[in-house]
Amino acid sequence: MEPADFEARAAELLGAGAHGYFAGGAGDELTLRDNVEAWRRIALAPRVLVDVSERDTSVTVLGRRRPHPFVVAPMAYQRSAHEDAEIGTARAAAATGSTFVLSSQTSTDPRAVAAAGGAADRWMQLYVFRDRGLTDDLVQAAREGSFEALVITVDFPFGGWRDRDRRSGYVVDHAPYVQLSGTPLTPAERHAMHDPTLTWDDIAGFGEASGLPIVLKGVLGPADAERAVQVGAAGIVVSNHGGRQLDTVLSGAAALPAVVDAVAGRIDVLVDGGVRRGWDAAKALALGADAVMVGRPVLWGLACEGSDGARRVLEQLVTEFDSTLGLLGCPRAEDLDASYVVAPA
Ligand SMILES: Cc1cc2nc3c(=O)[nH]c(=O)nc-3n(C[C@H](O)[C@H](O)[C@H](O)COP(=O)(O)O)c2cc1C
Ligand SMILES: CC(C)CC(=O)C(=O)O
Repeated sequence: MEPADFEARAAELLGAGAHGYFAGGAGDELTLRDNVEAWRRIALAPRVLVDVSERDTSVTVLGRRRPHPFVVAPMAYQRSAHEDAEIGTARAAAATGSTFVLSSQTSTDPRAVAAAGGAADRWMQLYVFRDRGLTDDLVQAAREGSFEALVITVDFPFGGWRDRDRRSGYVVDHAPYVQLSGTPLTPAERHAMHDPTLTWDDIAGFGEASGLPIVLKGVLGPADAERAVQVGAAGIVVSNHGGRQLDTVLSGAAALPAVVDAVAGRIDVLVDGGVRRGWDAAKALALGADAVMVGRPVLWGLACEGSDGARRVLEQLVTEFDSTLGLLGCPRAEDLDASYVVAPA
């Protein structure tokens, strides 16, 4: 099976509830679809007669050189996709030089994920729960497991209006690491764990308590990007949470240029949502992103072939990205700039 076939095959393999949870978005799923379409609408503008015999796909994010710009997005409950779960995804990331972000709603103990990932780059995604004890435990696990950064997700005061989950009533089929009670959680219970009182005033405290750089995930506008700089974040992820929170919000691709302008190089900018091909990542870097997160494609690989499937998805993205640099006449990823893309009028 080719990685391109994983999405359709995963739909057959997974139960309707789990598949709807993984694949679905908020409302009419307009943003979910637009996330993919927005990258496709941006045209690449190549240069010719450039020596592209050697290419350099590496980028620098949070002060560290990384072999390519692909970061595995935090995704909850990976055991519902495959028994390899987060350890499988973390190994796939490690094997491909991808930075791995572990969800707060991990199915696997973060310390076990860290042990499996060895020296590979990993970040911990942090949901701030009403139960601050749970939140503190995740921060502690991040420190013990040599996680390099805390990715605080800021677009989830509570869960979005997700029709697929409401219809299916999908109850996660295993106990995630931070489960509040002994019984599986319904969508409403899962979403009620989050602390909706979280504000900008709370962010710096997490940096101080953890001693780790903070990345804020879920920023979509320049004013919030400026605030992220002011509260001391080391980076932001321009993201609409994979179209899962508020339907009809703008795509990461559309939001990126204004955020990059506002940040003006002071902190790192990542983007996610709908990145499906290596050339999508090249477009993101051309528009000023330092790296991209990839979500569902990795899950489909995991669902179909476990850790090997997730690794094959990442390998293909890296290969496509490398080939894009060559065919674009821009052999160094860090030289990508707006002259290599034409945005829709
Ligand atoms: C099944 C699923 C679970 C997710 N769980 C989390 C999560 O626990 N924390 C988080 O910050 N984002 C979560 N996200 C959002 C992703 O990190 C990411 O922003 C999004 O999936 C990127 O879009 P893409 O799937 O189109 O690549 C989840 C996304 C999916 C599809
Ligand atoms: C359990 C959820 C809070 C995980 C999530 O972020 C999502 O489903 O989008």
